[in-house]
Amino acid sequence: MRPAILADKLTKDYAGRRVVSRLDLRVEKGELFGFLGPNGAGKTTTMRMLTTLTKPTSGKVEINGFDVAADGRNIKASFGIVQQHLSLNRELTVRENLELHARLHHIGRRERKERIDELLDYVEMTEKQDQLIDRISEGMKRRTMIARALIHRPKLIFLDEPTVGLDAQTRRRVWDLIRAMNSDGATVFLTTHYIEEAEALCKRVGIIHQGNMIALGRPEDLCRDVGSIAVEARRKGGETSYLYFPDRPSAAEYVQTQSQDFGNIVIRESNLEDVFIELTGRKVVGG
Ligand SMILES: Nc1ncnc2c1ncn2[C@@H]1O[C@H](COP(=O)(O)OP(=O)(O)OP(=O)(O)O)[C@@H](O)[C@H]1O
Repeated sequence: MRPAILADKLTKDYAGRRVVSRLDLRVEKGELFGFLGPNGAGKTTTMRMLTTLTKPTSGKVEINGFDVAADGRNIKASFGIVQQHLSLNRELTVRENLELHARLHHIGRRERKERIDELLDYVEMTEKQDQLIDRISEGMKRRTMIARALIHRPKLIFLDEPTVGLDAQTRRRVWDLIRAMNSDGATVFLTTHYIEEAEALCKRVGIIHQGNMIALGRPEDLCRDVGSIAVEARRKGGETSYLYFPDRPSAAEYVQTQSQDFGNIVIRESNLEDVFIELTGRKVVGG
């Protein structure tokens, strides 16, 4: 079976500066894939190249086996995209926004009504359908954008930072929606700089740092490669060091041999933040 997304040495330079570097990626149909990295790492640029919005400097992208450079127009109809910035018409209502988008996709009147009703229900926006975009919350705007991206029943959905700026409860609601889209058969590619979002949602992740893919795989495998158990030690001076061990006994043994320099030591399971720290020497957020 052809993969949903295939990127081969995908590269982008802006004014001579390389922002995405020879990125290889393969996402199979049905996956919920997370592209994780700090602000400015190159996530949006990569997603824009995958979705025909930005032309690569070099390298190649295939969507469902079709070359994006050669067949961009047809490919566009095969996926849905939710970009990071608000791209709804603020002077229209929720329903009118969906209506407008359905017309752009040449969906006939009767089917349009049915599809919009169905989608409003899916993203739990039926009650708010007649509200102007300016009058609804950020979470509702995000759900409306997701509904709009689904209007032509794409089997591949791109989401750029789908929960950025949302509170924890609203974020979980959007997560539920993303999981539902995936279990209803869509391949999902999302970018995020939230570790917990990638861990909560994605079966497989790519980690991008300064334009380079520094890790790719299942979160549990990436954590195991770094060391499944993390020892987080805060020195009395305030500096925190991270050490990784294959199991708890070896972590505990290490801790016992340490002097009193540490004010606070935590032994815990490692996570994707640790993978990032170990590979880059920095934290994803605020690093
Ligand atoms: N059109 C552009 N012209 C010049 N530089 C750009 C352009 N778009 C992005 N960049 C630069 O490319 C780098 C990667 O940006 P990109 O938006 O892809 O990162 P990101 O990982 O998506 O971060 P964020 O989460 O902040 O959007 C940044 O240094 C950014 O300033």
